[in-house]
Amino acid sequence: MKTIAVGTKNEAKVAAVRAVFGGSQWRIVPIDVPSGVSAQPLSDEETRRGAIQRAKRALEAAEAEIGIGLEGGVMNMDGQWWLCNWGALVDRNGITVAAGGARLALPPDIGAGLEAGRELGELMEEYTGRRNIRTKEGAVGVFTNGRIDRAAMFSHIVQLLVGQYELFCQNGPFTV
Ligand SMILES: O=P(O)(O)OP(=O)(O)OP(=O)(O)OC[C@H]1O[C@@H](n2cnc3c(O)ncnc32)[C@H](O)[C@@H]1O
Ligand SMILES: [Mg+2]
Repeated sequence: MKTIAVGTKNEAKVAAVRAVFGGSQWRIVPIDVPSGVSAQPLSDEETRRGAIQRAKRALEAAEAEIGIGLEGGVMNMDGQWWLCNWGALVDRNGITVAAGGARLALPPDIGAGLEAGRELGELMEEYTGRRNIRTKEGAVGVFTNGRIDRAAMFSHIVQLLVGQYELFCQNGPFTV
């Protein structure tokens, strides 16, 4: 059986991979690896880099055929803080695919907390008065009135990765 290593044990992220690969011939192995970026990425660039590094490290650590990294972050545009999310898929032949997901405006008090150097996960717990938002519906769930939870959002990214990867395998890759 071939293995997909997922560079996290966060249940919302692992569920996103299961939603795409569950029931297939792939064995899914969640494995905690460092993202190599700050605990709270503050730009698209840093968030994408974290996703790629998680994918590469998970591939190596689990000796898998495919590694997937999913990273949540925030980015600032025109003074407004946005939730941003990136994913990456790597294989043993050196193909790397990356894709970005949904963006969503964060309320000003969350933005102020980020500027004070705090992590979104912690700010979301304060905002909602509930624990572990990041492994459940996520900020995206809270700020879409429950319509799109974190697993659904990341599963969209995983589909973007897999679809591009299938084409790269057929036609040859371009580098991201
Ligand atoms: O165990 P890992 O995989 O690291 O899962 P994580 O929840 O920490 O997720 P990230 O490292 O990808 O996210 C970076 C930071 O942003 C927070 N974060 C990102 N997206 C979030 C969301 O949708 N809801 C709550 N917190 C989120 C997260 O808690 C971290 O503080
Ligand atoms: Mg984290």
